Formats: sequence, C-alpha cells, structure tokens
Amino acid sequence: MTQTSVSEIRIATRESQLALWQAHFVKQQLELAHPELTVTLVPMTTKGDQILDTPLAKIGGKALFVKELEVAMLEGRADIAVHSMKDVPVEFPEGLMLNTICEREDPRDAFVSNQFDRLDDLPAGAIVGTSSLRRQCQLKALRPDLVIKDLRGNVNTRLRKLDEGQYDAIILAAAGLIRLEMSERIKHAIDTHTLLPANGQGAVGIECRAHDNEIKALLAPLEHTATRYRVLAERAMNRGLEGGCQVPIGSYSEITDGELHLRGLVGSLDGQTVIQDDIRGPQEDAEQLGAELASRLLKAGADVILNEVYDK
Ligand SMILES: NCc1[nH]cc(CCC(=O)O)c1CC(=O)O
Repeated sequence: MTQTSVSEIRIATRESQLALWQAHFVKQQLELAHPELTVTLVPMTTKGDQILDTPLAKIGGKALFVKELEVAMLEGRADIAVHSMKDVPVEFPEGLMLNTICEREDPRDAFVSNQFDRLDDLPAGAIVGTSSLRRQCQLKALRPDLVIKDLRGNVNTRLRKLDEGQYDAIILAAAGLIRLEMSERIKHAIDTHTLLPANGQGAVGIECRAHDNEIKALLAPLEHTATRYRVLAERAMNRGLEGGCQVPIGSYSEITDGELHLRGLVGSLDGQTVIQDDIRGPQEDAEQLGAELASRLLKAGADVILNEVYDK
C-alpha cells in the first residue's frame, strides 16, 4: 500500500463501449493494487463521439476525443483519464501528462469478414471498410484492386455496417475486439509486416495532472516498462513527423533482450508511394530512436507526402 491521503480516484471516460471497458480495467487494476481505494467513473461525451458521419481527418483528428476529458481533469472534476494510446495526441496540454502506460494487448490489425477468411482471399473489386489513412494506404499498396470505403463509428457500429452488407470486409484493431470479447469476429490477425500498426495500438495509457504526486504514486503499479519504451519510441517517431492529426503513418516496435527495434512507414493516400525504414538501439533510448527514424523518413521523401496530406 502506498501512503497517501487520497481515498478516491475519479476516472474521466468516454462512453463508447471500448472506452468504458478500458476505464473499468483501470478501475479494477487500481482496486487490486489498493484495496482501500474507491474508484469511480465519470463518463462524458466528446466532440469526436458526436460527429460520426465525417472522416476523422476532416474534423480535426484525434484531439476531439480527449479534449473534454482533459478539461475535466484541469477543472478538478476528475483525476485521471484512460486512453487508447493510439488516440492520444502526441502533445499534452499544460498541467497534464501521460503518466502510465499499461501492458499492451495484441497490437495487430484484424481482418473481419462474413465471407472471406483472409485479405488474400478477397476478389478484385471487393469493398473494404476502414477510415484510417494508415490502413487505406497500406491496403492500396498491397492490393490496388480493392475498393476502400470509409467506415466510421465505434466498434459495434462498424461490425453492424459489415453485417448489413455494406462491405465485404473491414479492418479493425484486434485489441478492441479482444477487449469487447468479440475475438471470434477476427478472421485473421494481419501480421505487422503486412500491415504496420498505428503508434501505440493495443496499449492503454493513463493521463493525470502533472503535479499530482499522490495520484501518480497510486498509478505506479499499473505501469508496464516494456510497453512504455515501445510506445514512447513509436510516439516519438510520429512526433518527429508532426503526425498529430490523422495521417498515413505506421510505427511499431518490439524489444528483444533490451534492444528496441522500431519500424516506421509513411505512405501516400493512393498507396503509390510507401517509404519505410527501421532502427535498432537500447530500449532506454526509445525516444531518440523514434526521433532519428522520423528524420530519416523525412529525408527519404516523407516530407513531400505529408505536406500533400496536410494540404488536403
Ligand atoms: N481509432 C479508434 C480506436 N482506438 C483504439 C482502438 C482499438 C484498441 C487499441 O488500439 O488500443 C480503436 C478501434 C480500431 O481502430 O479498430
């Protein structure tokens, strides 16, 4: 038990099923680590949850999903916010910080379909649903014959649209399906060499007030060191590319015996140009490795691609 005068932690959370699952998961972990502690959920709807019919890239990107939660923490209506790391903007507002990164779930993208078992089985002209520019560009590069159609909404909405026959297959993060106990919908987890995941995919992070030492002490047992290094490297790469909003960027890292291996990708929206590189180094250098890989990618032509994407 940590010595602290804090007896309650309030978790600001979005109301989507996945967000609630993650908040409950953190609540459970906190209660396990600190049996005396009361943990409550403060659910709220964000702009990102309200605007469901417009591609994310057009409405300002990921920040829309976290703003309300951050304001609640700054105003003292909540103490922590639980995020999917891949939805957390690379920079934090003054007074808040990302304190904790929990152990990563399956980081891969999942192929979900009612008729087909694998990406390779899709016939020419098959309609694949995803709104992620990262998935779109990699899919187009792999299979220029597929038709990629926008797909927004929470996990259940996306599955419903597939079941209604609007798509032949959809791509979702495996982690979301696993957490919502729908892993039977995963026909095939696409290996990371075929489809490079988004930075932080599958990892849950906890944000809190930067100077709230009591809360930080209570969060400490939830930290997973290897996941932290990996996610820090991936995020540093995105930061180096200024990949704050929705962009066709993939970054994924693994650690073997303390050595971190980071792979990065920037692609054009049509999938015609894909720039890839990788870097290795001690896990402690996670952020430098990410920054270094970003500058290599920029030099190799990612700057031109990204400027085009931002202009659109
Ligand atoms: N962009 C929405 C989002 N944010 C996190 C996940 C899944 C879980 C995760 O990556 O931690 C998803 C769903 C998806 O991309 O299919």
